[in-house]
Amino acid sequence: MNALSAIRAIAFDLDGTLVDSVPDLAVACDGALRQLGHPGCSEAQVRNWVGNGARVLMRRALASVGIDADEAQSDQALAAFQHHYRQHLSGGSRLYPGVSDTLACLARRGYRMALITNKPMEFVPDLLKALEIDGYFDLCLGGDSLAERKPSPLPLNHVLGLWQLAPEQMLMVGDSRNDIQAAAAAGIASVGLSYGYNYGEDIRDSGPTLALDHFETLLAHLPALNQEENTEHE
Ligand SMILES: O=C(O)COP(=O)(O)O
Ligand SMILES: [Mg+2]
Repeated sequence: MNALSAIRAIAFDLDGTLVDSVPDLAVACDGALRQLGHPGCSEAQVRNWVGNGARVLMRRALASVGIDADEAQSDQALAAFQHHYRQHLSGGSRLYPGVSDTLACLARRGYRMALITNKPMEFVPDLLKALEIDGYFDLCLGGDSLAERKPSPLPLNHVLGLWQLAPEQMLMVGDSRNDIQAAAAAGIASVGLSYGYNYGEDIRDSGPTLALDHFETLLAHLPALNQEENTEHE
């Protein structure tokens, strides 16, 4: 039997799963470091620092210039990052191949969809709008929306409770060990995508229910839930 046959709802990660956002994150991180009087950073470095939200991103950036940031330094670096990211939110960010069509198809097939990202929530609506995928998600949670973020299961449990779903009815789709660990802790299945940002590690090492190399391959594992879509292509 298909391991995902009971799935009715899907929670998607954002950075590294739906969108290659590192070009803009890197501009903002580089700008923040320089504003604070440090040498800048490269896109390749930022690719390995993404995953635990903007504050941790800037802590890793400061560590790269030899600073073990205290709370005040982290606050200052976060504010500088936010300032720069507001101005470079989407210009260099691109959806990965097949994302838009696949989301549209999953919506037609009757899946309920949520977005669960560690990105600060203030940036999420505008980025989704710029990428023209803002219409697909019934619920969006950012890294600062609840008391805990991924790898905590709290955001997933929040959606399960809100939508009155059993764990086997929900799927987490992400690119990072934080997504896979959050899913495992919530007792739900996960798909790990291999092309995103995972600290330079293979997503298969985190033990997702399923590992995929291309976003659109999801469609082969998630059949239509509704009669119309089942008969549409007969
Ligand atoms: O902003 C981050 O650090 C990661 O964001 P994500 O959870 O959408 O991958
Ligand atoms: Mg991600």
